[in-house]
Amino acid sequence: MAKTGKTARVTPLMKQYNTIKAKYPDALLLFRVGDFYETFGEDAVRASKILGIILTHRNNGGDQTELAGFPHHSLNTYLPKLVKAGERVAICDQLEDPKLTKTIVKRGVTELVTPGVALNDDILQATSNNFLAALHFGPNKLGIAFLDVSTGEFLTAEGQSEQVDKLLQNFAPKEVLISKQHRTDFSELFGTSFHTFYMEDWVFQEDFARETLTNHFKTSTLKGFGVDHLNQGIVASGAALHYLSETQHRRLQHISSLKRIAEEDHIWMDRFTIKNLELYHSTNEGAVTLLDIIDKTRSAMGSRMLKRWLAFPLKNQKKIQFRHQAISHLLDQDTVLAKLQGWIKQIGDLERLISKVATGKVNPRETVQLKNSLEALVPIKQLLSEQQNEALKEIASQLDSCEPLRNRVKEMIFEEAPVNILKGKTIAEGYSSELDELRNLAFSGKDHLDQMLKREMERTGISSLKIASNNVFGYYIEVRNTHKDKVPEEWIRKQTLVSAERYITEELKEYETKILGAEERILELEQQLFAQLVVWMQEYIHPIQQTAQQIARLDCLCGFAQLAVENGYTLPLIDDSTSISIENGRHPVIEKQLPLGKKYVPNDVVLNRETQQIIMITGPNMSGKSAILRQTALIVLLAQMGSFVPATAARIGIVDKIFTRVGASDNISMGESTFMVEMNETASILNNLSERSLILLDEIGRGTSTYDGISIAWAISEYLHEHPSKAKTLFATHYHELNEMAATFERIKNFNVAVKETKDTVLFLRKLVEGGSEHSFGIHVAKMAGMPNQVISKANKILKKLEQSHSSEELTDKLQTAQAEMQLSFFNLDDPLLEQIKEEILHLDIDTLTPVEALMKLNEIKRLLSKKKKASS
Ligand SMILES: Nc1ncnc2c1ncn2[C@@H]1O[C@H](COP(=O)(O)OP(=O)(O)OP(=O)(O)O)[C@@H](O)[C@H]1O
Repeated sequence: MAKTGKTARVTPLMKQYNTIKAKYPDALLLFRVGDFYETFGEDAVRASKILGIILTHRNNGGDQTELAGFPHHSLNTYLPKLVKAGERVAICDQLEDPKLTKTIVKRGVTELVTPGVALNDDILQATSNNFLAALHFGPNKLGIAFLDVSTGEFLTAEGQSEQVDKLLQNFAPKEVLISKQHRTDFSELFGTSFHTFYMEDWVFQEDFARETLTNHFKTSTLKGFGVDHLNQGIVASGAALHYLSETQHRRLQHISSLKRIAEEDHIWMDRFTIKNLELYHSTNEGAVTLLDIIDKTRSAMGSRMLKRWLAFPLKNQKKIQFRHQAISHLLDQDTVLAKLQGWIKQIGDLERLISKVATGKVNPRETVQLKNSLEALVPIKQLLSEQQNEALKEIASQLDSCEPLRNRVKEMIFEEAPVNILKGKTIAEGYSSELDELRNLAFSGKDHLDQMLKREMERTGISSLKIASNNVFGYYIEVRNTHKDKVPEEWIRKQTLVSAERYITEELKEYETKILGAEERILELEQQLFAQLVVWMQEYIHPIQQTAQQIARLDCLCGFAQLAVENGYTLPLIDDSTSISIENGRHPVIEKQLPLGKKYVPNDVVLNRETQQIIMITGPNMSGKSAILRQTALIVLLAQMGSFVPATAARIGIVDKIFTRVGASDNISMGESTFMVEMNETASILNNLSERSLILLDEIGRGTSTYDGISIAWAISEYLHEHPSKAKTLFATHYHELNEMAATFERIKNFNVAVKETKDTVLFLRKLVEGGSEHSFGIHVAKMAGMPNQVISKANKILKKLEQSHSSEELTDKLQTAQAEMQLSFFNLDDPLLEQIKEEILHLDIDTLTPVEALMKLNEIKRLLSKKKKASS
């Protein structure tokens, strides 16, 4: 805030503000004053900018302070805007009734809303989790925790930065907590795209974390959760939970367990692979992702679960087949599928509704929603239990429609209950006799007054009496002047009009106070009864959470069935072999994007460890090489997620890791040369191979000169071929020189994406056929892209010349000679630079060096030498 001025002149209100603000220096403080939330100083400047509200100035102890505020009832409109803009918002409320205090009203922060800790529907996205992550840098491992306070999910894992990186990608946390001392480590490892918050270092201590967790779960150890051995994960989890209490979230019964993320049960994909395959994000804004295509879920819970299924495809054959069988069954019983989807659509977000019950933030209308959602489960459970399918029966057995809860809500809450309890009409009639009487009094006043009027008319004999009310006198009896003399003595005259007089009576006065009191009492009683209901409902947190999970699962399975029908997907066969065989496979995303009238050309792909381990795919630019690579990975992924696949038939031997690398991928932000990045990425694959890995290499080696590129691509392919894992690989390349490898290496096979060449153009057939290709057609593509003719014909001439002077044999010869020459001249020279190179080589540990690392080293040496050459010439 602006200068606070001399403290002596600061008003008591501002003094209170300053004390509270000092406790939340990094939050934007919304300070409740009367009916307004006010912001001051810097906070006001930011709030007015984000919310578009007026910024004013006020005198604060002699200094000017900025001020901006909004009415308290608009909190739900303004709060999400602040949080979405990345602000941490501290809500400071009046903690006592201003009417009941003579001094300054007590205030305190009741909630700190941050991007990772939000329960407000306007901040949350229905179909995505809102994870808070905490990351702990352990001595030799990282520990990570993910916590969604809106659903109660709490997960942890440990690993090296690669694993954590992948998890951060998958869970996409809205906020990441890190200890202050590791501020820079985090951005160095994981970039700057995450919203981070730095906590005091002491929070990240094992003892403290264990205590925080066991206190919360009310257990003596963490053994029951199967996470006891994850020391680093526990530290991270403790920090996440501690952050919730720091942000004033104390009612957290719905966070009832801490689960380990069992990565070994799922296909391993690293960050590059998730990105390259465009599973749920695309580098091109607005582009369609796999998730967009396959998400046919009808509920927010299902949609959130599908994201999880996509991030963690299964490796367990039985579990996969369980899903496949359920889908097959649903496809056979299409009326069952339609009914289930219809009912699922009617179910609200059970997970988030019950979390609101736990945190005490549920409103009356939401309790009715919860009841109606549970009611929709009844026919689902019935229908599922009648099905001859194990998976569906299992889901049925775990659905609990919580009858007592439904009955109680039905009995207690009006079907049309309001969002805001203060609007009244929440508690149903017949539930509380006291409430009914009060309501009678307050709302059936007309009858009461009519009776009183009748009585008074009979008593006084005045036939034209009238009872009415106004703001000044409240209720009164009006007597026309003609009957003035019949007015009883005890009536008190309040007003004289031209032709009438108005009186009040003792009975009328009493009645009035009773009505006013009744209205107040009704609100009080409604709040009290509702609060009791919410506490009572907390018994149902666990069954509702479990039911929500099962509905999400069912929703995903129904979605997959619909996906299969709509797009002609078929059931893949899953076995424990190490082969993959796909007939007429299609790319699930590209096939939906083709212009009208164009049909996707399906392709067969067979890969195995015995005869066809590496497929070298050559073909011109734009011919469809990348599409074949990616569709193979996507078909495997879909199959192991439990979905049907875009192919006429597919047999998939369980895959445990998928790696994809795209050459020359742009990674300038990391500050490394493109080529280095490409090599680093590739090196990490070569160090992690397994017999069940599927590797896709797209134009690896493109990021450097032709000679380097071919050498590296060759060396990598050779390494993969010779590696004991015999990992299945698809290698798309421009370098038709690589086709020569098939002659020497028995499990490398050449294929090309067929094109039809006419005199001056190329027709893409998009068909993968056996055999290599002669040249790379790049110039044809340039022509198609509209390059001027002049440029094209010049390029053609240069190409011819180059082809004459660089035949493949010549190229190989040259590489060999170059290497031999380098070795010779190398050790004869005695120069500081060469000395440095010599030292480096002597210190290399050949036993641990991978071929790619060796090539990288060679490349580095070559660079140094060429620098040297330039300098001397
Ligand atoms: N099988 C197919 N059927 C129909 N269209 C296809 C098929 N495969 C690819 N395409 C279309 O061709 C375009 C180019 O395909 P792709 O990116 O796979 O080519 P590429 O050979 O990898 O090209 P480059 O070498 O330039 O990366 C795709 O975006 C798609 O529109």
